[in-house]
Amino acid sequence: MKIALIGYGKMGKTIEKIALDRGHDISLIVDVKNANTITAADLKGIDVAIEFTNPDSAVNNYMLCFEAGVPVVSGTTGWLEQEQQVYNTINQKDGTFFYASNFSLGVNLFFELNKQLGKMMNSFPDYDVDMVEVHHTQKLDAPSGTAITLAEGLFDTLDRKSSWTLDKANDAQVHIEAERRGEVPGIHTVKYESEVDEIVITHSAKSRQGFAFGAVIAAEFAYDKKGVLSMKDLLNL
Ligand SMILES: NC(=O)C1=CN([C@@H]2O[C@H](COP(=O)(O)OP(=O)(O)OC[C@H]3O[C@@H](n4cnc5c(N)ncnc54)[C@H](O)[C@@H]3O)[C@@H](O)[C@H]2O)C=CC1
Ligand SMILES: O=C(O)C1=N[C@H](C(=O)O)C[C@H](O)C1
Repeated sequence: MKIALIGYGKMGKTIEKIALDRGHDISLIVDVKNANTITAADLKGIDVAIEFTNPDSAVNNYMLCFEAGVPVVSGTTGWLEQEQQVYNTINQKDGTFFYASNFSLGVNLFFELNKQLGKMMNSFPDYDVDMVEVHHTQKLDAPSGTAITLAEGLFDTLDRKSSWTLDKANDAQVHIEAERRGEVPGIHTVKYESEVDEIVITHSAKSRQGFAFGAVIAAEFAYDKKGVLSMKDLLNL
């Protein structure tokens, strides 16, 4: 496949290596220095764009790809308040958009485990739940996109929770603590606590390899499809 990398930072560079190893061409690299000069015409002949930038740039990048008719795979977090605008444009332009707050296979298994545990906990009201996410100090958004997806998994399964907060939680809220430390690629913990014990589940990324590998296989999956796609489609979860 001919791939455009939009965002050539920590993720873009890790994705480049994996994509080249899997026999793909990196035909275009867009980063902050050339972003303003790129038009839909520059995306001609590209099979798929992989977008990992930042919350302020992501939506404009998606729009450019939809305009050019190029499928987009994106993992950028922190832009979801604009999601309706993005989904409207996908419909209008018959676009392709594969989004995941976390492309790692392990985290997507963890999402399912979290939902199963949430469902079980409906019968055990003595347990309250909270979350901790830990990331490197360059991360711009808090809480992480992954923590928000985990919280949403609980709203779907655990009847007594319906929103999240970074502040002090009321009974219907899940408290998320967002810690920024060193070079941590990403740790997510869901903790249930009663008067007598704790049940803790944690996913800890050892590097960015898992995120990047997932994004490349998502691109291989998405490039010849239409509409909104997710890890559930890719992994048959
Ligand atoms: N879904 C997932 O599995 C993962 C998501 N992420 C998310 O991906 C995003 C990027 O993460 P990193 O690569 O660690 O960040 P980074 O800061 O290392 O890289 C972002 C790159 O985007 C560039 N950029 C900024 N504005 C741009 C624009 N308008 N057009 C093109 N490039 C532009 C920056 O110059 C930088 O090189 C973040 O939102 C992060 O939360 C990160 C890891 C995994
Ligand atoms: O910014 C990061 O690094 C990461 N961001 C994603 C998130 O916000 O959940 C995924 C991963 O945890 C790494």
